[in-house]
Amino acid sequence: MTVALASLRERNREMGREKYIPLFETKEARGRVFYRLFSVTVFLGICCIWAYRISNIPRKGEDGRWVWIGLLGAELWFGLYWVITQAVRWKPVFRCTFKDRLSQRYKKELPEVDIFVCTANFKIEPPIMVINTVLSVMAYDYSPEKLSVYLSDDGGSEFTFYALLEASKFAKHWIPYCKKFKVEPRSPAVYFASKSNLDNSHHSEQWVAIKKLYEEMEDRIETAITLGRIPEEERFKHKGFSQWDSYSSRLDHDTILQILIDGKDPNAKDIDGCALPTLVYLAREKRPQHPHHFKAGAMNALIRVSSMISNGSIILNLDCDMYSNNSLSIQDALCFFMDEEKSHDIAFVQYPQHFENLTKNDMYSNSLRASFNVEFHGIDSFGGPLYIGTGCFHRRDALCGRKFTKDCKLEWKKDDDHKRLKSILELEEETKSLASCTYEQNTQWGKEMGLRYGCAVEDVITGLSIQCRGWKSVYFNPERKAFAGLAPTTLHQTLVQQKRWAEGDFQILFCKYSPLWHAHGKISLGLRLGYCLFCFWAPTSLLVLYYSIIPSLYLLNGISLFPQVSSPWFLPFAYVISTQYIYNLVEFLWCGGTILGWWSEQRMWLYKRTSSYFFGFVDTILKMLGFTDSTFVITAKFTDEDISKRYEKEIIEFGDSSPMFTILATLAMLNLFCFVGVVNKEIMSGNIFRVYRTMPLQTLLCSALVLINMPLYQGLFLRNDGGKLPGSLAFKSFVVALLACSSFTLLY
Ligand SMILES: O=c1ccn([C@@H]2O[C@H](COP(=O)(O)OP(=O)(O)O[C@H]3O[C@H](CO)[C@@H](O)[C@H](O)[C@H]3O)[C@@H](O)[C@H]2O)c(=O)[nH]1
Ligand SMILES: [Mn+2]
Repeated sequence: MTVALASLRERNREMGREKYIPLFETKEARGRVFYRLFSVTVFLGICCIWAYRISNIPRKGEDGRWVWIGLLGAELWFGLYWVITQAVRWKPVFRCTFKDRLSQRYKKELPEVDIFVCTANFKIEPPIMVINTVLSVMAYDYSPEKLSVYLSDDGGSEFTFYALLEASKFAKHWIPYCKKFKVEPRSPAVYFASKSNLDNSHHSEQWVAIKKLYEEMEDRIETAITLGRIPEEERFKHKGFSQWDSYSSRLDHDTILQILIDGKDPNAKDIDGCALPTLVYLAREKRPQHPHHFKAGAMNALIRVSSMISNGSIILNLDCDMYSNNSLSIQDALCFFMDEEKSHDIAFVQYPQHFENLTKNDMYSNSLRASFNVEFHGIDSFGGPLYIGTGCFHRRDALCGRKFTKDCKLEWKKDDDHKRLKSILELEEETKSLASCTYEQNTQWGKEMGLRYGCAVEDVITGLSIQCRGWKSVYFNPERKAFAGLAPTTLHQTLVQQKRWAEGDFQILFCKYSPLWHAHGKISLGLRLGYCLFCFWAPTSLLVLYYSIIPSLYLLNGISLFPQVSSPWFLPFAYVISTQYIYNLVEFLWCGGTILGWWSEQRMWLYKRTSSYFFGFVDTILKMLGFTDSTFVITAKFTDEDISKRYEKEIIEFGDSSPMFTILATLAMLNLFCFVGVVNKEIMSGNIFRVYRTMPLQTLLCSALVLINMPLYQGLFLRNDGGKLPGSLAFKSFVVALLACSSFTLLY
């Protein structure tokens, strides 16, 4: 009897041990039924609009046949694109993690994590910002023995190296300080800037001391940059600088590799005697005759170099402006990689991008609110979000091209002996060759291994190819933001960044994994639509241009292209337009935006499509025909004082003349002329409200375009600060728009 009982107890205990407790959970949003019903009614409305267009096409030989067909094309496209926006709103999912279970289950047996930070130009990306990012991740609440931080410097700048060298010394004070006082966030600049930290005064003495150390370091770095040279004694003290002896330019130099802190060295200790994370500086070899493939090339060099030094099985990729805002994010990410039942097919965990330099109404609409709070959650339910280049944890094997199979459990060395067999010098020398220009010749790097080359959004295309190899990804959007970075602060910068994205996403349509064709059968239909949401940006521009020119010109000439108020066809237009704008506004406010912010977003919606996406489209075509080459215009991470003052005040910064502004200004002028022309005509005829009845939608469209362009007219004619549009551009756009309007009126 007792024997039986004991064995029963034994069995229960065993079962208890075997009982699976998940490390993360995925929840579906509730109440979607109502949304779906609503969405069906809108779809019926869209079908009616299509029916109206098709059934009213002017016959052959009749006036306006082609214009009508153009509108039909635009409305078909907008309608189909709308279907895509619904797909990514159909079934949003939300993730949560159980970090305590992770630490209980694995205790000290967690995998090694390699963190890659990329920088490319010390003038555009100040070294002090770069090392703040580096310090914030070195101070992660994670065993330092298992943490390695790599900085890739595509600028190959001595100043960035010098800053990193300084950071490696400051880290010895900073990391123990962070751990002792549970500092958040762990970017020193951000931490010191938030004064509230002084409140609990029991450590105010240490606060003052560490702040002083930081400021002194900052001072040394800034002085070196202003003077344009590194202090002689520093140069003399550290052998790393000698690697610049053979350096001729940013685009022509040997590999520069320096292990600044070797975590495996028993002497590498912080001031409390605890181990430090490994810290490595890398400027891969550059030669003018070898393409360097921008960030993708840098990442691939880092993947190889790190495989010799630490070979962590998890890789975190960060842009140099994205500091860690939560010291426990690694544990969160690991919950997705280490769950016994659900993790084996997860290749990467993407966090949203969060920007800390946005103004209240986010006038350039940089926060990408809808994408990160709505669309990415929806895409996550179809197999996982896109990889967006920063704030993303990868499994090394998946990133290196491994195909998914059933036995792809994450593997890592559990008992690291913390010893190196080679001397650090030998290791550095051997590793250097992995970052040479010729290493990748005749290999699969950039094709099937690592990040993909030849696309302006190396990140998105790489994520897609990983998913096409059978892997899934996870979108994790926790309450406390894991990373915070910098968004562009002028209109031009935003438009240029958007152009790069539109161009890159459009290129993906023609690649080996095109979500339109080749991805069929490899990833779900929903995910393919999710990619199309972004890949269709560029071609959409043509139809938006059409829609913002043609109806206004026809309005000026008194030709109606839409149903009158009295027609029953007016209803579907009214229903679709009003519900979509109301829904859009509600969603925007729900995501934490303001009403003015929404209005700015409408403006940016138009500006991106009529300039960035259009140029992205044209450039992609030119590239495919072989006329131009790829470039990567880096987004500036700081601005001069005047500009940032206007930015704070939310005054749109135009500044330079640029072909993008020429288009925007010409469109704005054209609509203004049409609007003024019509109002003038109606006043003359003595019945100003007639046009609202006969051509309600064209009038609405034209006046909305004028209204949304108000800041642009100010920039053209009323402002005289440095952020206005140049006079020559005002003249050009005025003349072109006037010519367009008058020749259209005369010729028609
Ligand atoms: O030749 C280059 C060019 C850029 N970078 C780095 O790439 C990152 C992103 O550049 P940035 O100018 O800040 O571009 P963003 O538009 O802000 O970046 C978004 O879009 C890019 C793709 O277009 C992705 O690579 C980024 O990860 C993603 O955050 C920065 O850390 C750069 O230092 C390099 O390392 N080498
Ligand atoms: Mn950036």
